[in-house]
Amino acid sequence: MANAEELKRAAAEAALDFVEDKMALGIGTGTTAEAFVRALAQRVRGGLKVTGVATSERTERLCQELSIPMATLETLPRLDLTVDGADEIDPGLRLLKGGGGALLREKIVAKASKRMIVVADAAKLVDELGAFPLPIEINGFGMVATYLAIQEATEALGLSGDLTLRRRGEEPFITDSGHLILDADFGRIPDPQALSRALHEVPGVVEHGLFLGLASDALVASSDGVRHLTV
Ligand SMILES: O=C(CO)[C@H](O)[C@H](O)COP(=O)(O)O
Repeated sequence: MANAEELKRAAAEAALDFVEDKMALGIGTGTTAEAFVRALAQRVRGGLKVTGVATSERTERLCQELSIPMATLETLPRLDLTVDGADEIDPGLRLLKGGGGALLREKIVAKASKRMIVVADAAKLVDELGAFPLPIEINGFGMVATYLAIQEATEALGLSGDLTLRRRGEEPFITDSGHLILDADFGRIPDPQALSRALHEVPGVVEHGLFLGLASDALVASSDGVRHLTV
């Protein structure tokens, strides 16, 4: 029986089959995305030519340490492919992301890509999104008012649950773009599209971790091998 690390590595390595020479690549955040970075670095050392755009400072640092040529979305605004992890994947390849706090940049990079492939172990597959707390990135200004507005908007959809300010130790967690994160413990989310719209209507909400209609493929590893799911 393979352990979680081995499964993440298997999924990440399978994504290399989709990487072609001279591609502009979005590179995700998290432990599975990092397994992809390490596998990619090996190919780059072997002569593969790609340019990466990182979805977080953490991924940027790792890519630079491993000598993967990097650019920014400002200089490379259209990408061929993004490879990223997820916290939950539903049967329609709708994702819940942001466990690592990189959801805003991850979503911008995914949207800038012709194709987004999710890499994950099979524990991330769910029938319905929401068991994992949904990260909501908010501006620090008026955060209590934003908190209350989110509560009101989501209660109107029949969703209730704690909204918890994410912390790193004693301090609030600050994203790479300088915002805060509320983790929303809604439980099952029957209509992710309606929730997405409602959250975007709240001033102060910068982004949320529902990735709808962005992923076209998922490479999901279990002890039976890596399955390729598509929409
Ligand atoms: O969305 C993310 C970071 O913001 C990650 O992709 C997600 O949390 C999965 O991480 P891991 O591969 O470590 O399980």
